[in-house]
Amino acid sequence: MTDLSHIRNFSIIAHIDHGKSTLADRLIQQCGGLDAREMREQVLDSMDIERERGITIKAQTVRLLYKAEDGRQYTLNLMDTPGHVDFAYEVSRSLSACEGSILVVDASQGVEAQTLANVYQAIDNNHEIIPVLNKIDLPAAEPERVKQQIEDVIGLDASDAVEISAKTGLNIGAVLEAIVQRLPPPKGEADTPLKALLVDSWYDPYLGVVILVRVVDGVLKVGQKVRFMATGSSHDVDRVGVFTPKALLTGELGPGEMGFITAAIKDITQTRVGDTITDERKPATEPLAGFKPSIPVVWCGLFPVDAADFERLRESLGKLKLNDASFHYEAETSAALGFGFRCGFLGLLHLEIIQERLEREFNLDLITTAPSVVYKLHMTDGTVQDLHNPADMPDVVKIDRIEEPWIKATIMLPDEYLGGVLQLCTERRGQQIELTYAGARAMLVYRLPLNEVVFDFYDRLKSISRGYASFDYQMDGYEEGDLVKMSILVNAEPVDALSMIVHRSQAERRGRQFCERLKELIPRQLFKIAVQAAIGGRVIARETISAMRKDVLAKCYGGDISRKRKLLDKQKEGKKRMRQFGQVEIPQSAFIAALKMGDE
Ligand SMILES: Nc1nc2c(ncn2[C@@H]2O[C@H](COP(=O)(O)OP(=O)(O)OP(=O)(O)O)[C@@H](O)[C@H]2O)c(=O)[nH]1
Repeated sequence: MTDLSHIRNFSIIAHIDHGKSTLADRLIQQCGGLDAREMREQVLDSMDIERERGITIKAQTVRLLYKAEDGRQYTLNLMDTPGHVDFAYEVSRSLSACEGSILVVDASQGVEAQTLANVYQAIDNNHEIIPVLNKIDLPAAEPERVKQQIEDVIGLDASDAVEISAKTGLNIGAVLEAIVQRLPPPKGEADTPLKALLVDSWYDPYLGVVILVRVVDGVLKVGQKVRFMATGSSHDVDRVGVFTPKALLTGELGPGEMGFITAAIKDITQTRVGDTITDERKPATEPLAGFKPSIPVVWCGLFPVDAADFERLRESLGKLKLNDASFHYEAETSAALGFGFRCGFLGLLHLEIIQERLEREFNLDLITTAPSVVYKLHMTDGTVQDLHNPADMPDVVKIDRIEEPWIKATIMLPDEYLGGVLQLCTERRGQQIELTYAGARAMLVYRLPLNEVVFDFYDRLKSISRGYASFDYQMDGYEEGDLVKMSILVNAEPVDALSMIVHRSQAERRGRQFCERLKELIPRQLFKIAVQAAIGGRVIARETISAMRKDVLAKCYGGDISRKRKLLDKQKEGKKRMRQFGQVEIPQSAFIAALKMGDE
């Protein structure tokens, strides 16, 4: 057990790509956690996708041993946090297990939207914050300007910010010294009943469920019988250790320490993040303040392209769920797409990552339906229903009013792109709250309906600002909206997978786009096909795919006119039949393309 005064628990917070993982690697390297051979780049990002996309998904923790300038050895527990807004709940859970944060800001870029979002969370958790300016090796680095910006925009004293290059390793020692000198040690009692925070858990095929803990009071030991206070289940602890980043068994964890335990738990649903772990025989009376559960805000349908893959999809979703409690799924059937699942995500990036993992790790070909947010339907009988699948929309006469989720978005961008971005926000029904400047960068705060953002807002923002705008949001309550269900009909048959909830003011534009697009995507057939967008029984847009004229006369040279007429009549008859009974064959590729359709 380490003396509390020699422990520092901290996390690194940053906007995406400002160099958080690179700095973590340097700190691990400097403290000798791994030798050069083991020191792959970005050791903390364990999943392949994370490595490739360069984003950190699962929070991880690493124990470092650091011999400080005062000659004493300190235990530094580093919690890695994901930078993206979709994983904000993971950020907040890791922050609540630490006393301080290192705020990394790219000195060539400055403060960005996620820098702000993360720093506010750290402040909410009463963190001591050490500003660090990274990438000062770049010719474009302007440390003085960025320091000023940190003071102006965040209101944090940046006069003693540490200037580093995580890439070259410059000044990493100064960061370690700042951690020891400026961050407070944890508080806690060894002799009181055990209280440990369940920070994270994941399923390991060999060890079962691995639980990441932060001990607040008492001691957690191998052989102890522990109780999870929220779920009420009891387990025998069989391993206790820390990550260095390699797993190292220590047998016990004292107050202020972070590490992992295993207890032969097979089912991850028993380990609720934010739960308090206590001693079964000598339990604590009060649990620790836990975390808010993460609630999915974006839903979409996932269907296998090949129906035979359905069972495999079910198994794969089950496996993913083992390691990602924030992801939800339930079975769904669609007339157009067959058997599949309705899945809930924390945001669009989360959706994309799960979809990619399914396709890559489990080798599945998938169709994703248009993402939808969760609407609150106030029914005329006084009940309230959550709607996350447009196909389940009840009869409108039974609905009194519909509420949709809004967000408060912060967008930071160079001011030359301001005009285009303002226009985009207005088109998406945004309400401007604030427009301020820090140097040549504008900071925009907007309220926007989430439903206008899930579609392709982020892509549009990036293209309008040539990649220079940064974006972050938080949920900002529900509000009544004039929302309608728009159906897409192909030869008068509604195609369930293509229906969506839209604001009435946007319906016509969206409907027209969809019809035009489908007209291009559905191949011509022997009969005429109508593609319509409709609200209730009213058609708001229509396109016609003309029939392919099979040349029945081709083989009939010369001959008498009556014979030709007979053939043509027969053809007409056949066409009629097709139109009457026949089902339009819409190729799967047309669905996929229509669903991927952006908002041009
Ligand atoms: N020139 C220079 N590049 C750096 C420095 N630190 C990091 N980079 C580069 O910046 C990019 C982003 O670094 P990461 O460490 O992946 O950033 P991150 O903040 O961890 O990103 P996420 O994990 O996605 O949140 C990488 O290409 C790094 O090589 C630095 O000090 N100088």
